[in-house]
Amino acid sequence: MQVFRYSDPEFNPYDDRREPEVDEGFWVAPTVQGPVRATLSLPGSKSLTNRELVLSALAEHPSTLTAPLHSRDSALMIQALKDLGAGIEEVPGDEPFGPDLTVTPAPIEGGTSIDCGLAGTVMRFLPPFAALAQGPVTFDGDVNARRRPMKTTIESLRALGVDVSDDGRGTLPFRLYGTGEIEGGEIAIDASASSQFVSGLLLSAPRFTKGLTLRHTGEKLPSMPHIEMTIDALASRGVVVDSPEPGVWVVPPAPIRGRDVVIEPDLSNAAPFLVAALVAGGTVSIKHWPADTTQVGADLRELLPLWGAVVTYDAETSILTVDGGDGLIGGGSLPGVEVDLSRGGELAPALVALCALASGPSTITGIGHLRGHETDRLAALAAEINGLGGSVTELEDGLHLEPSPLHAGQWRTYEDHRMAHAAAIIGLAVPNVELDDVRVVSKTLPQFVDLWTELLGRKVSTSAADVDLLGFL
Ligand SMILES: O=C(O)C1=C[C@@H](OP(=O)(O)O)[C@@H](O)[C@H](O)C1
Ligand SMILES: C=C(OP(=O)(O)O)C(=O)O
Repeated sequence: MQVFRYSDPEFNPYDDRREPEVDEGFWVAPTVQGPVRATLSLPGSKSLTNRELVLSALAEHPSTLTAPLHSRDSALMIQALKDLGAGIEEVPGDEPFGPDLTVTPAPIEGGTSIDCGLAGTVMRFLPPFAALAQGPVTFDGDVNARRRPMKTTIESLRALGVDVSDDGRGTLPFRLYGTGEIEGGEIAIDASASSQFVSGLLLSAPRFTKGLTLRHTGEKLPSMPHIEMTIDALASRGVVVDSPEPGVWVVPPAPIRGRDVVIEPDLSNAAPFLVAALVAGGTVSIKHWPADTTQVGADLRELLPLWGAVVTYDAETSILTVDGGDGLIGGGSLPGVEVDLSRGGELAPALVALCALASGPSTITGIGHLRGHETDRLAALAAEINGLGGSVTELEDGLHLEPSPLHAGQWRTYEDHRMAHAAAIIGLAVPNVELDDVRVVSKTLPQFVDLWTELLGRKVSTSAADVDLLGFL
């Protein structure tokens, strides 16, 4: 067991001269020889866990989170909320992936520094929260985090009357100076680079003296289901957000209720496992799949049939099953597809991996904003798939893939958990896909390698991905 930190200041994922790191994070993705038949449980949703943590810390009374995610992103959120004054304790629960959490709200304290790591939810959800404190709060994060767009957060705080000092680049780091209250009212923002700018403001807005009327002015707005998730989470705590027209949200000043909530499994992290059924053939089932959810991973039920999967849901047992038929390995082929993934950009890396194995051309659009994710995902996917012999072209708003036989090779993960998932999918069919650092999976799914091994029906072994998260807590 070793502690891994993403803080090497010399690390430059865009530097082609960098030698692959053959260290404990090195992982050769396993190939699959025949059909799989797996039924898996997955840890809690990152998006739900981090929203419920924030709302619990803003609430009037304590809350309990059952089956929350325990990963780097949730650990960063927990630490940040503690630094801002909240009480958060682990309590024993019945869940296989870690303890439950109790959150005891407290007056929000300034005079601290927040480490956002690489977590979009921390860097976009917490500045409006921290601005409710009295005193300065500094926000910073990983090297890759300093590339992620933050201009809209900074500008929206200023529009709310909060003093913010930054270097004008519209990125981390920056410092805000809270005065103990935010009056609120009406502001307009451009959230075309990330839905998280909207969610971050909506979450804290019930605590603004006059609430908030938020208008999105940009041409497009990605990840709408994540905004709906925010609105739904607020509604469950007694705050009714009105949307009188698309792109406008009205949040009243209102008490936020404490709540005991069971966190759903992460359906976006289900993507690589479900996609594997199409490559290997056979069936992959996920337990505890919610019948009704705001998670965009639910879109996989409509998306995977585009590649020929048969998806069934058993409402009695809450098990979702993807049947990949013979699969690519069993002699089948995968069609090329044309699909707009603007609703669910976080599903794109797994689905692009599938397209790289297809026998027809594919075009994935609506994902230009992925350039501002953990890494520039369009550049990273194109570079790594092409490095294996693929034919991927970057479009302004997505990727185009032509069929091309893939071969063994190195795959850089760029600190991006979903780049590791994509490599694992391709590696099912292409021998010797070598990841430089699979430990990046700890961002949202530290158990990825073990679950992948379970998927393939092999003995589960502790491995490079057995990351000691205590280092983050
Ligand atoms: O609010 C959230 O929990 C998220 C919103 C989305 O962000 P973008 O709108 O920036 O894509 C998504 O991609 C991210 O993984 C999680
Ligand atoms: C974009 C993602 O993460 P974040 O919450 O850091 O934006 C993601 O998980 O795909």
